[in-house]
Amino acid sequence: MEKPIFVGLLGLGTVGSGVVKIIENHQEKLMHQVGCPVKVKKILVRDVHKPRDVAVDPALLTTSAADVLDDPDIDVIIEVMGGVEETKAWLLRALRQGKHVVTANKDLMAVYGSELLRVAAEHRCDLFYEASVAGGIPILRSLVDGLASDRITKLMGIVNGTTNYILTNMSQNGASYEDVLAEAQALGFAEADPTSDVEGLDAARKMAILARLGFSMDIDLDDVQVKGITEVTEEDLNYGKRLGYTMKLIGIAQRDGQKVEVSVQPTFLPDSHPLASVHNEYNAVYVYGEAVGETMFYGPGAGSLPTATAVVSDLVAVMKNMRLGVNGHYAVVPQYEKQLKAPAEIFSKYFLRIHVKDQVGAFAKITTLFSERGVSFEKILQLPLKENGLAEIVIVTHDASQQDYEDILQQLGDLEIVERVQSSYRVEGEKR
Ligand SMILES: NC(=O)C1=CN([C@@H]2O[C@H](COP(=O)(O)OP(=O)(O)OC[C@H]3O[C@@H](n4cnc5c(N)ncnc54)[C@H](OP(=O)(O)O)[C@@H]3O)[C@@H](O)[C@H]2O)C=CC1
Ligand SMILES: N[C@@H](CC=O)C(=O)O
Ligand code: NA
Repeated sequence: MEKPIFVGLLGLGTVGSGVVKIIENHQEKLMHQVGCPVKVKKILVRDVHKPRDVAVDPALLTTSAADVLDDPDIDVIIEVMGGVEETKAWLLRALRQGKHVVTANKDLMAVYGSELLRVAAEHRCDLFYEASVAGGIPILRSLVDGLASDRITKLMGIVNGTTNYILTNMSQNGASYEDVLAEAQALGFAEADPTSDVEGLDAARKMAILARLGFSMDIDLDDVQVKGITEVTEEDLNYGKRLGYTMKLIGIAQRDGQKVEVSVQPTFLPDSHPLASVHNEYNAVYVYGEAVGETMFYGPGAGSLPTATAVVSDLVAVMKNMRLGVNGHYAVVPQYEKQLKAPAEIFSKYFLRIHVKDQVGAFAKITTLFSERGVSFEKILQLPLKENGLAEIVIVTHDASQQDYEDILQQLGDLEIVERVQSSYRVEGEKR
């Protein structure tokens, strides 16, 4: 029997337990693919006495990172613990000792991905991170390998399972935001601190990683405009339904010429759009390439076994490279200088809900603000409100630049007849 490949695990939570199960349950298939057994040698946890979702030999557990990182028998480190600064230091330590790394950590890869990949390449090590974006969907490999010959111009995705689970259940079952968030946490989809899910940061990290690979530019997390779902109300979802829209937290990365925009925000999509029917913790990434045209990748974006599938598939890729002696050649050096669009170069339709004083001429004042900037309306609803003397106006615009739209919003707020701007969302996915 060939010498086994030894794996060290950092973390045995939702994803780590799934990794152990897949390595055990699919051992025969793994052996067939790589020609030797795969063994987990050591597992770092915070508390060795905690009850686990998977049965492991207690002797494998340790609370000392050195037991895993510095074990000379361990060939591959699988990092499924989360965290950024300390985790980065540990992975650098592993890479510098010639250990390959597989990680599910988008927080880390969105910020330090370029540096870690450079160090990995210097030490002829693989560093794979498929699970970090859209869980079980093999989207990173599809961009890097499957679409290698094409020029990607648009990536649009639902890349956070927790928020999709929340929006689906609020919209379809009338559930409360707090209740569904608690469910998503119990099911293991949410991050340790779910603020990063609901405020859009988790999706922004994934979009930065996707845009970097898709456009071959050094896109940083700071380049992503971010808005989460915490202000989305039941009223907004109901208006969306009346207008034939579904609300999703959408990441958009778009290239026009050499310039790009990357954002994450709650967005109305026409009900007929393929992303509108992606529900619960499922994710989907729509990719447009100049030659291939439209493609869409769909699957579970979070959860134990789906995410672990991506992790263990990365492990298989490392092991195949080990057998061929070709590790450390995967880091993609960006081909293009980063050029971000200015707000005047970003175009979209917008949904706007405002409360105005129900007075003669109020509507004319509002339309004037829009027409002065050449922004026209596609849909308008006006309804009296129970609140005395107020009316609710809902507008869907035709295409407007972000700059014009933001100027209009500011001036609307200054109008005496406008009581409040209640909500405002991008509208995407309609034929232009
Ligand atoms: N959950 C999901 O669906 C997905 C998660 N991810 C990413 O995968 C990673 C892991 O997520 P998940 O499994 O949900 O997280 P969990 O919180 O369920 O598990 C984290 C594990 O890491 C251990 N751990 C954390 N910090 C330390 C530390 N400083 N020292 C020692 N052990 C530590 C914990 O030990 P103990 O058990 O003793 O507390 C636990 O076993 C994160 O980066 C996350 O963003 C990516 C895609 C999907
Ligand atoms: N918290 C994340 C987990 C996967 O990355 C999500 O909800 O998508
Ligand atoms: Na993935």
